[in-house]
Amino acid sequence: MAKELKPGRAETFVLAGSNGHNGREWQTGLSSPAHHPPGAASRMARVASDVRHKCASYVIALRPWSFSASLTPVALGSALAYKLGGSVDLVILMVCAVTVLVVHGAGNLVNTYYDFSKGIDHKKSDDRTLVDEILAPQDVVMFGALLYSLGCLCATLLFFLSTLRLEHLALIYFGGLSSSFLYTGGIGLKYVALGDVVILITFGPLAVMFSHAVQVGYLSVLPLVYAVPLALNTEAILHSNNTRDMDSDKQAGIVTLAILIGPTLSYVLYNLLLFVPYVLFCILATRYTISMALPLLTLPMAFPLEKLFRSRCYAKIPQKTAKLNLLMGLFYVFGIILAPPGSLPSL
Ligand SMILES: CC(C)=CCC/C(C)=C/CC/C(C)=C/CC/C(C)=C/COP(=O)(O)OP(=O)(O)O
Ligand SMILES: Cc1cc(O)c2ccccc2c1O
Repeated sequence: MAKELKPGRAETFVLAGSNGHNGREWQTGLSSPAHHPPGAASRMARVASDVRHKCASYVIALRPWSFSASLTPVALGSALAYKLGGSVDLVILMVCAVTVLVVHGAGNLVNTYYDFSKGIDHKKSDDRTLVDEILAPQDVVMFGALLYSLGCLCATLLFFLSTLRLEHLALIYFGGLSSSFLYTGGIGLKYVALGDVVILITFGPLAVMFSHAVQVGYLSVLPLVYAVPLALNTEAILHSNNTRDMDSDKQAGIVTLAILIGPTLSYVLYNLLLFVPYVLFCILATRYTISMALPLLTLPMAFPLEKLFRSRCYAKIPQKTAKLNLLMGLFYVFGIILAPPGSLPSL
């Protein structure tokens, strides 16, 4: 496997630290018996460091910086269930969070695999898991399959924990699972400018409705409405990502919304995605309850992002927008939890 020939820094460091050698001997396998006594302890240390490095590679491949995008809708759906339904089951909340996280992670791996096999990811890409041979393609496939299986196991567990009807649970769960796969796998919705719609729906209404439904035991349209500000902000992450990758995506022959509308309109769209949620929070705070003003505390983080986008310094914008997304989502959730009883809009 590629990794065994090209160890990362962690392995080199462990070997250098424990044996006083540089990583080259490890890379080429030329170490002499005098320097690496064939004892069980040294073999164990080598295996342990190898396992540690492999685990780190799998974590990196998941791109955990993006996980706020799936955790905040779960928190939002549960907060709505608590506030408007009266209670929240912490075990269901945990299992639901793992389910959504695992399906999101699997979607990221499918994305890594297909972007690499279609030649879209390259040396300068954000996602270099396969380009830099951090993992082999079959590792990514196996890991993705494992995560989808784990997701199905969690969904089965949710069926037993929640009073939600099987057909409703299956509808939302497999809706999420198929979106996560079809984003880049199969027909590859991302490659035909439909990625933005997928992200808006899955990370917004679908995930919020899922976490709300497993708590209260029925489907409701209310979470769909509450999901709007968060979904817009999450789409801002993807849109900044696609604007950054516009030239390389064009070269690879795929079409994204950012390519279709060009840099100037992309800037306008990014601003709408970034600032419309704040307008919605202002309306909620003034018409319903002041606790809905809490997400406005993240406004100072939004202005520098607008400036970066305007100056076309796209490199760090997706990660920075994801940070903003996490904070805005958390403040939104706190705002809902702290709202006086009966003050929130309900149907
Ligand atoms: C409701 C349930 C049960 C689950 C929903 C779980 C979710 C949120 C699934 C969504 C999975 C999904 C669509 C993942 C794709 C993630 C994504 C946007 C990857 C980035 O794609 P690129 O645009 O290629 O970005 P890079 O250039 O960084 O690779
Ligand atoms: C890797 C990755 C990259 C992104 O730009 C995302 C944007 C929105 C939601 C999820 C995303 C993601 O998982």
